[in-house]
Amino acid sequence: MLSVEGLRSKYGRIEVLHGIDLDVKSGEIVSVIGANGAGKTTLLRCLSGVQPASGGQLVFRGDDISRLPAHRRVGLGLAQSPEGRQIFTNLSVEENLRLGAYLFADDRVEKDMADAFAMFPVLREKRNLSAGGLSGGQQQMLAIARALMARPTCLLLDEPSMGLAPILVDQILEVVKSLRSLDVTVLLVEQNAFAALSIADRGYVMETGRITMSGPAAELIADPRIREAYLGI
Ligand SMILES: Nc1ncnc2c1ncn2[C@@H]1O[C@H](COP(=O)(O)OP(=O)(O)OP(=O)(O)O)[C@@H](O)[C@H]1O
Repeated sequence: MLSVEGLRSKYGRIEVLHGIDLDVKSGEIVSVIGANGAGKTTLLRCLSGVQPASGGQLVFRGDDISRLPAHRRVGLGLAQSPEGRQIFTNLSVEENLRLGAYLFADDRVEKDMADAFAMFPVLREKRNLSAGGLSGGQQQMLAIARALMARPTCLLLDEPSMGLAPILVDQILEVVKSLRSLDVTVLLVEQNAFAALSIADRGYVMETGRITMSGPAAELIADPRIREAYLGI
């Protein structure tokens, strides 16, 4: 579904992605784990098109998207739930969701909103309230729901567990797992390595802008190097 070859990216003159190779197959949940500053967010931003790549090729469902602007990538079915959630705090919950569907003006938008409320009932209760008043967990739910309003076939999820209590992390991960049944493929980046690998089919380890290990998630969880460096066990 998504193939990344030799992806490079820079901030100013400083290169922070040094040639990333990665692929995501249809129906998979793939997790990228790595420490703070490894380049995970930059990777997702390059995939969604909000950060320019300085080299490499991105192919999404057979189309070379390397040079497409972000909104065209969304139109092809690649949506992102960004780091820090980035919800519009001065808009209502419902308005945030409608912004996720900005590409569409058909009847399906209402159905998609009903589906989002079925997935996250608390958002229905708060649909007319300001999104800025939501708790951290609820804001994360809104960020995922807003991305789903774009009808993605592949969802890029940046650090959904950040700042959440363990019980909320579990709840969010259950939702991520359930996306499989909606035919949404997931590329998840996380510092919370155990959480990310425990729901993934495959995983990649990123260190200072490079992929240093990859494999089935169960094998990565069992690998002594991963256990010591990322799982603290
Ligand atoms: N806007 C920016 N300008 C300059 N350097 C940046 C910028 N954003 C990130 N960097 C640098 O790029 C490198 C990769 O950062 P990135 O945020 O992609 O890592 P990360 O793995 O997502 O970390 P985190 O989990 O903290 O978000 C780091 O060295 C970071 O300091």
